[in-house]
Amino acid sequence: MLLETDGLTKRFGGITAVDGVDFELEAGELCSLIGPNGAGKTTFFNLLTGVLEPSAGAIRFAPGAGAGGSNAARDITEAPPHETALAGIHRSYQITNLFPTLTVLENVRIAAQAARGSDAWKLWRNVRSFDAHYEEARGVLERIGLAEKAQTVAENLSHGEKRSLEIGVALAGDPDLLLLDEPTAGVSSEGVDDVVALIEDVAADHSVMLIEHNMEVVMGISDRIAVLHRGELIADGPPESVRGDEAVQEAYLGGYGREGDETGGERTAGDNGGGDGGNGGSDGGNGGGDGGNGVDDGSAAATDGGVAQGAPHGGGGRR
Ligand SMILES: Nc1ncnc2c1ncn2[C@@H]1O[C@H](COP(=O)(O)OP(=O)(O)OP(=O)(O)O)[C@@H](O)[C@H]1O
Repeated sequence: MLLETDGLTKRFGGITAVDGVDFELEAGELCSLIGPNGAGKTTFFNLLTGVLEPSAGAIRFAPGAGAGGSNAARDITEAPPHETALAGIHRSYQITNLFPTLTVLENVRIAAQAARGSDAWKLWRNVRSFDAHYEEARGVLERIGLAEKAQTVAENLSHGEKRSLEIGVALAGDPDLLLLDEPTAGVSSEGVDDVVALIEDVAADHSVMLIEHNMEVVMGISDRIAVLHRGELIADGPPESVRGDEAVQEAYLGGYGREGDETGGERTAGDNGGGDGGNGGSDGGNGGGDGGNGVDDGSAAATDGGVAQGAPHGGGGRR
């Protein structure tokens, strides 16, 4: 078992955003987390990465265990973001987290440096480790298909390229688990194919959890799908069984994938699980038909978000 949550709960005042979730992820799996707006998906990621402290429950992580491996699980319930990142859980954000005025290469180089821990920040760091970070960053750029754009300033990338770069930033430091929060949001339909191909490539040698509203993407690439509704895990299984699950159909899919249904990638919104106001990290307000598109371009938010955090994995303060 790579990751395990036990009764994981997060309350915000009267709202229980994540409600007693028992969840397990095997090493090597690609598991999508789906559910209506406000279901608790981003909050779940925020708990796993230490951005939020749970109100109750526990999180255990066993990097390096491999399928059926025996590495002792570490309790990361109380771990802050920099510790979960060092433990091997990296994430990409719904709202972009790039340094917009730095080059593509620098964005990944800084992430590589941050991912190697505090030693890397020492002023007297030696030139060899500095070179190693560049070397790692170039390798990541090859992998995400942006090697040719290494010297391009990040804000000049296309939206789809930015989303790929965000995955590259999360890849730096070679995490065991990648959490991708709506990586296709706002990407044009041609661009979605590239992002999906990249996710599939990355999932070949990483464990991945994916928050995604585009059901065609979800059904096509997931080994497993977990469904949250009003903070509760209402289904968890392979795509075919989740697609046919009555409760999931009612809460979220609204007919998607049923025989004769021709809605393609468009999902029906389902209900709104208790509203999504006041959610610092979410783009909120996408209660309409296609939650995956047309909401955040994110580039405007990038400037301060990225720089203020000091490093892409820094994660800012806890709430
Ligand atoms: N920092 C916060 N303070 C107060 N309430 C919050 C906070 N973050 C999230 N919530 C609430 O918790 C619930 C779950 O929100 P969350 O963003 O996790 O949902 P989601 O499933 O990711 O939604 P979406 O698909 O719209 O991104 C919502 O009711 C939201 O308003």
